[in-house]
Amino acid sequence: MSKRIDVNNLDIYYGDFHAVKDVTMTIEPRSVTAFIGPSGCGKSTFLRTLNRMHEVIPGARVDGEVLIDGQNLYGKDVDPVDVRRQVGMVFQRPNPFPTMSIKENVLAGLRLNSRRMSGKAADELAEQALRGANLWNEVKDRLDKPGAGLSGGQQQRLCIARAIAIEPEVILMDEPCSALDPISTLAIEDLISDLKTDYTVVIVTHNMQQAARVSDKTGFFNLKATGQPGELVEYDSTQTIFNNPTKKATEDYISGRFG
Ligand SMILES: Nc1ncnc2c1ncn2[C@@H]1O[C@H](COP(=O)(O)OP(=O)(O)OP(=O)(O)O)[C@@H](O)[C@H]1O
Repeated sequence: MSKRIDVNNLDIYYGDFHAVKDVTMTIEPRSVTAFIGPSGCGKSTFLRTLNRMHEVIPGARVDGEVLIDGQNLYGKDVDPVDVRRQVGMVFQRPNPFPTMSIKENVLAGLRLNSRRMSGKAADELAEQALRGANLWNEVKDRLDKPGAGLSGGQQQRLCIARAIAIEPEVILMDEPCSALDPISTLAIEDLISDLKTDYTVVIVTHNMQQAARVSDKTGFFNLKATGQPGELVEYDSTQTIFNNPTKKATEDYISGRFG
């Protein structure tokens, strides 16, 4: 259930604006990879190209390749809906469907993919996904209550359960803790570490301690000046990036000298 991602010479545009320049990197399966860097350097933009969410913005496009276990996501015959089934995404703000129950929320992605299943199979799958998201014990007695009635941290785990339920290969997370309190943040961080047993996890975070705590590899993005494209400056094991980076810009950023 976990796949490798190879990005080759990826350039990303919003219309005429060149947002991210020439990224080449390999993201290992069964690992957590974090992207850090100052605001506007293109971390979220780059993340969204890994499941073709970027192109839903009018005028947005990419040049280059993103291969998942060797298959180019941007190949001619590839259906973006299929890509998004393989590569799930969790957003900054928990976004459960407010009128749906907890269980319906977990199963919502499957229903969108029009998978049919019996009531029993649906119950089992909902339980499995909620267990996978470390939420089962907190909600098992109120599965038919609205998802919007959960705390922010629980809602974020519900969104992770919804992402897991469709059995993706890769889970992308765009600042998944930025709207959460410290206790909920720790719960999500623990969960991220658990998820890598089964999935390839890629996370964008502003919180460098978080990147250091949860990730195996870290990519530092930066931009030379406003209006210039963002670039992947350095990509290495998290330990190396935080303790012994090769590039001065990385060292300046992680030591808080800018950004
Ligand atoms: N929908 C859009 N249309 C046009 N330009 C955009 C769009 N979204 C982002 N950009 C631009 O692309 C560049 C990269 O933005 P992006 O949000 O990817 O950066 P980021 O590193 O994730 O920033 P932050 O840390 O503040 O979230 C910025 O210059 C931004 O203004």
